[in-house]
Amino acid sequence: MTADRPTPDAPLKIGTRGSPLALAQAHETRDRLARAFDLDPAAFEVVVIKTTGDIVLDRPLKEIGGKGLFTKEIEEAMLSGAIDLAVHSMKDMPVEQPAGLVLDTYLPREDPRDAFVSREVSAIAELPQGATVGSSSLRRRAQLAARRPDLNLVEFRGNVQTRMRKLDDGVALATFLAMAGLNRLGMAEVAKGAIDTEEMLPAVAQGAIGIERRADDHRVAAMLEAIHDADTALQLAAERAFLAALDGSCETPIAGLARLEGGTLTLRGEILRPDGSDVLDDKAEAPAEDGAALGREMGLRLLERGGPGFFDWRG
Ligand SMILES: NCc1[nH]cc(CCC(=O)O)c1CC(=O)O
Repeated sequence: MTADRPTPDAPLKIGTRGSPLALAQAHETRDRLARAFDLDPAAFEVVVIKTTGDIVLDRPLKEIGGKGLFTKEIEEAMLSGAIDLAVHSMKDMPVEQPAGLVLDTYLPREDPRDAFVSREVSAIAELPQGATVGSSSLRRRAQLAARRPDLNLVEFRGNVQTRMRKLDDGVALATFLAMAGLNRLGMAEVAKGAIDTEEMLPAVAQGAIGIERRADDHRVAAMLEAIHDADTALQLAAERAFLAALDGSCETPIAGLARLEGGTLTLRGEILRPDGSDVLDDKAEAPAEDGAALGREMGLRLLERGGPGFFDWRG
């Protein structure tokens, strides 16, 4: 490591999307690396890369379709050597990476819960009959439709400011965001509160940041070891195996959250029909090192229980 430490003249290039949250996540990664190796932050260069998901803003993501909407261009930049590592919200990451790339470094996970965001109302239970709420997330829409079929759901995308403006314009009475994103942006005050995971189970990997690298880049691999969070990795092994068994992505109505306590992983999983007319859930535990089997078996169990037809919505 000491032989080829990055320097301001030969910086390590950190690729990221340009959204405020993506930039905050890239800066967190840079600061953790700089601290771990006692390096000048100028020994890192944050390189902003536009992805399809950033360019197409007028349609719900599920309509644009395809996996890796926020990752393809970044992964190409890494394979070509234009950047050395890439910082991602693990919630948005496909369960498999392109050949030549590895994604196995995680920063300590932020709050995995969803946030209830409204100017006027304090919680889901306080929403009046028939209230309009905004969300473009298939999972959140299905969960809301299941618990509150009276609500009127409208599409809602954009960064936090855009969404708050829509609330002020009366487009909806409330919306939902990840607590993790709000915390990392220092904007938690727009949330009325975090939603209990018994009420709304979060997306797989919500709140976790992953760092991707070239498989043959041993210098970067050695550096990333210093900032890796092993507990987050154990949780994500279970959650992502669950998602993989269902062949899902962040744009399918699937929820899953693992908790780690005293060497035991407890995984909760949920699959829904998009209209909320059917919800299947499961909970199971296993030793911490068996997360992948725990997740995979739960996914297969739910597939079996759902039967053919349950996944008609799957593309
Ligand atoms: N799909 C968009 C996305 N991807 C990651 C986050 C938030 C940060 C995180 O969950 O790690 C968000 C926005 C949101 O759901 O509020």
